Amino acid sequence: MGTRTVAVVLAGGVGARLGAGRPKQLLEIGGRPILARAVAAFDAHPRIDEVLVVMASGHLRAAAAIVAPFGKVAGVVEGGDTRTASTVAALEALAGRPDDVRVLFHDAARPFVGAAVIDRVLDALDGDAAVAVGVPSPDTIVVVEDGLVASMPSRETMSRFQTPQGFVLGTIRKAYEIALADPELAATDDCGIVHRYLPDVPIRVVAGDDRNLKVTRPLDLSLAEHIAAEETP
Ligand SMILES: Nc1ccn([C@@H]2O[C@H](COP(=O)(O)OP(=O)(O)OP(=O)(O)O)[C@@H](O)[C@H]2O)c(=O)n1
Ligand SMILES: C[C@](O)(CO)[C@H](O)COP(=O)(O)O
Repeated sequence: MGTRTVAVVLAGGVGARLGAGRPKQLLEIGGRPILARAVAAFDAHPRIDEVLVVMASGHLRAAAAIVAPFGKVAGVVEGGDTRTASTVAALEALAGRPDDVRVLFHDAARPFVGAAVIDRVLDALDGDAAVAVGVPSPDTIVVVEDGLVASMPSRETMSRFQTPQGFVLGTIRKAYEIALADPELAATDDCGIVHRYLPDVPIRVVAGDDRNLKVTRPLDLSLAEHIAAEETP
């Protein structure tokens, strides 16, 4: 048997910015829960062996009911107070696995991840131990400090990160082991942990997809409904 590939779907958040009164991953887009859509993408992918769901505290039964139809889902575990803590919960659930396992961390809040994006991450993992998914920025991006522009990086060098982010398990484990000893630990994604705590590990960036949006604010729900309506039945 070859190296196993596990997809971790991070659904431990509460959706404060959306303000729906319950975690946004439980809301339906095009008649289907956001969580179901994210899990389905990995469950259906022939190169994914297993899916692990990390769910917000108090909503594990709801998540278990939603993912019950998916044969590759190996478990639903409780997340932490931050995305980083939820990744740590997933790593703890994978504690007995060998270092060469490949693990993909995906935001449950991105319901339209496609097979081509997943393939690009997996292909890149053949040569690199850490892989990110990025799309170009249509806007100019600047660094603002104290209300003033501090620097203006060239837009051509800028990338907006999406998920999944892929890793060789031993590498992301090591990065988090170091990170967890840092009292200043704060990160918005998993590649950020590798970049900061294992700076010698190159992080490959592969092309994402504009449809792979993250449902974050109320307008994103309208965009998501529009994307769902365009799907072929
Ligand atoms: N404690 C957390 C926080 C976030 N996430 C997950 O990380 C992804 C990206 O996070 P975000 O869009 O910020 O989701 P929420 O934390 O739910 O949103 P908000 O910050 O508005 O509360 C989501 O799929 C979310 O469920 C998680 O697993 N555990
Ligand atoms: C991981 C991520 O989706 C990459 O863009 C993003 O950093 C998540 O941020 P959030 O604040 O947890 O939504």
